[in-house]
Amino acid sequence: MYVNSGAENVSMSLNFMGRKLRNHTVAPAAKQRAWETTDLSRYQDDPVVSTRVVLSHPIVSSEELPGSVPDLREEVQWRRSCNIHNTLLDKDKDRGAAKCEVSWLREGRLKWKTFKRWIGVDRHRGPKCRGKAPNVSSMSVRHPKDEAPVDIKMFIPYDSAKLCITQITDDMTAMKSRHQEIIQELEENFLIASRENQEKVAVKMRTYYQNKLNTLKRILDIYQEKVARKNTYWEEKVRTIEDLNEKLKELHLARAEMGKVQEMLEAFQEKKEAENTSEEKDSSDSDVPLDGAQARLEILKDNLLKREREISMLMEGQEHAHCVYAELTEAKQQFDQMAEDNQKILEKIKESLDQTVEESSQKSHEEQEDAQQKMAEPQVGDGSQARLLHHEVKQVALECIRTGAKPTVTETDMNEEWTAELDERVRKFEEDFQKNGFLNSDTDKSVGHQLLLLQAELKQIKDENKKIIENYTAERTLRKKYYNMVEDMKGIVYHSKIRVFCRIRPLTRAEQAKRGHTIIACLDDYSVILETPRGPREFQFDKIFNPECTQEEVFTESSGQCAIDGFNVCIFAYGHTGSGKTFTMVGDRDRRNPGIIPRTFTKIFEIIHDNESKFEFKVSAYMLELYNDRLQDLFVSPAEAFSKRIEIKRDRKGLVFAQGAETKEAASAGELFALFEQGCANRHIAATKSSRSHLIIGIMIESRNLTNGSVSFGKLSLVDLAGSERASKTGAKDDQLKEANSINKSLSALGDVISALSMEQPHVPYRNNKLTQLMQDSLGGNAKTLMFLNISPSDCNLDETLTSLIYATRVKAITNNAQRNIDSMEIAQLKEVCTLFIKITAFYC
Ligand SMILES: Nc1ncnc2c1ncn2[C@@H]1O[C@H](COP(=O)(O)OP(=O)(O)OP(=O)(O)O)[C@@H](O)[C@H]1O
Repeated sequence: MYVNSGAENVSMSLNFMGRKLRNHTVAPAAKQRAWETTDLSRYQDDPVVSTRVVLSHPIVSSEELPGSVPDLREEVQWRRSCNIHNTLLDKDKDRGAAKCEVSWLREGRLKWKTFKRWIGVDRHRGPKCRGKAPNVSSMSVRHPKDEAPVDIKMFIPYDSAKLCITQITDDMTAMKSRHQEIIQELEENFLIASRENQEKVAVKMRTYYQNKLNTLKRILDIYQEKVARKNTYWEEKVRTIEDLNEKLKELHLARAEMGKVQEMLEAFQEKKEAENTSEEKDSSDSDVPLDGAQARLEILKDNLLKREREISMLMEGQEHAHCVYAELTEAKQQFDQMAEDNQKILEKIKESLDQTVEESSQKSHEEQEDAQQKMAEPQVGDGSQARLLHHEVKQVALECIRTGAKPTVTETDMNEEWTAELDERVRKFEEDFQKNGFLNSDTDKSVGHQLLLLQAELKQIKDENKKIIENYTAERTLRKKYYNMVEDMKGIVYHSKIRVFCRIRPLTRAEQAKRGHTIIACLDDYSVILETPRGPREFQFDKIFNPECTQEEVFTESSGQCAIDGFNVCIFAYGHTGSGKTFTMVGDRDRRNPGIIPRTFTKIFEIIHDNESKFEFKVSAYMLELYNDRLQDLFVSPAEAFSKRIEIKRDRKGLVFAQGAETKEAASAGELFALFEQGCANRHIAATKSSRSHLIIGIMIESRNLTNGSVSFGKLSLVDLAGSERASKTGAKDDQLKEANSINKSLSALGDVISALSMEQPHVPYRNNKLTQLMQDSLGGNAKTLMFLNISPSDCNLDETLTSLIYATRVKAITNNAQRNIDSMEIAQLKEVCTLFIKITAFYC
């Protein structure tokens, strides 16, 4: 008999176990194979094993697993003696099985020694004993101390053997169930392990691909960014080229115009020269270097002069047209008067005629007929009929003049005598008209013809006037455009005038409620006309923004690029209280229409972003307010600012800086805007939300060229001036009056500086006020300056508007000396070393 132990069961065949794991049940064929693959040679001596095949009774039970124990009870009954051979169990490998091996001994309360004594193992040990006791069972055991397995023959009495076999069977059943449990456990563990493995692999794969995806995304983003940048760059290029094209076209046009003028000049010259001798002509021709640049410049100058002359002629023509127009109005008034007088006379004549008719109606019918006949013939009779006819015609003529209708001349009027008389009257009328500009009482009889002439002349004059005005406006616009272009070009390298942009705000609700009406109108993009009690006054600026202009349009016109290019730029808003300075510079209160300041922040960082590959930038800012003649740092709390002393200084290049003021760096437009908001919160603002202090923001931009190492510094000053106001008008008292006085004082100091500069006086009183000291580098200094003149369109602010317009006209005349602030690489490095040295010294001292 062969008892398959649990250990062997485990090591028996992995194939077998795998199949079992997959199928959960073992097929009878497989079971059979398992039995057959067992090494039977080891058990040659075992009579049970050797005879197993010849047994008529089936010894393989219906149990499914290998290691299952066949029911031997029958066999025991049938074959009284049997030799039991137990496969040795490795205790280390399967302690459970070893326990099973001896458990039945313990359960039977038999000690090992007792058991051995009882079965007489010692006495029957050795090869001699083998097969000599057919009435005992043999059992292989392992001594606990033995290293190698030892086969021990145990002779068990039949009765005990039966008991033993039953016990072994039970143990084996328990073992089998234990095996099944282990297999199940193994199966489960295997499944869990494989699932965990799968999950781990899946997670690993997912992470790997996620990483790959992220990398690809990043690369894609970089590419997209590069493409966007390239696109913007090309768009910018295209725009620049388009602009250049436009300018080129304009220049072509200008050249064509110049050419025409030149032709005219040449024709004129030729005409003149024809009068001179041919020798003189030859010599003069040889003198003029027509091909040279100087000559072209001369021609250009001549042409410009010619244009100027033409314009002044046009202006004269316009003035003449105005005069004629005014005289015509006067003549019309006289016509009206005449028509009225004539009507009165007509009525009188009609009345007297009616009276005569009534009187004569009492006479006989014949007499009546005679009288009527007399009335129908003007050349006969008492003349009242003729007078009536004359006044009637005159009335018709006057009416025609008044309404502009064509007079209808009856056939009776058109006899020879009448025509001759008419011609005579026309001649006289023309004479009178040329002499006096209007008709006199003697000429009023030839009304039909006179009227026609007058109307034609009026129409002609009106057309001419319109044409002159149109030409004049077009010419002026063109001139201003060219002037601006020249100024733009000039501004890059040397002296440039301060640009003045005038912005007219819409009527406010308060002004509408006061029924204020608009007294200012834009003639074109460069001129405004103001209605004053002394008549209209025209002002010209570099650009006029009408009330409909948006913040975007206003910002587009102002320049922000220059500070990055290394120029100093100053943009300041000037105007009376409530004229729209803060709206232009900062925007409205709920930030829906941001003004120049926030837009400039965005623009600066856009430009920086576009040039990052070529330059390295550093942006820092300070923010000050000038309140009651005191400079206060807005980047610190009001309490701290009060104890701080800020002094205005100038560096070697004349650049103004505020010593003692906090300068903060910003890495993005958002950061800069946050700093600005923080500063605004610390400002002095009146209860009416009107700014009662001057706001000065300085943005310093340092750019280092990565290719050649040169460093350029630009400063952008953004100034929102406080509004001037008349204390008498606002009724300010106490603190408000003090504020107003301080504001007016500083603005008047600014006015003094402006007039000194515009009149090119040797001394400019910058030091009279802190405001002028702060703006010293922007007015007449090393800066490109842009002034926004804000005005109200309402008649309620006529005086303030007029004053502001005159003030701004003076500013327009100031010339600045804008220069680029560039340091070479060596100077920049030297400066860096100096700064480092100062820092180190400060650290060790
Ligand atoms: N162009 C404009 N379009 C619409 N509203 C405007 C415009 N300009 C100014 N306003 C409005 O007019 C009012 C006065 O403008 P703002 O406060 O800017 O004037 P200010 O000159 O700065 O006055 P102050 O000197 O008293 O501070 C505000 O309500 C503003 O919203």
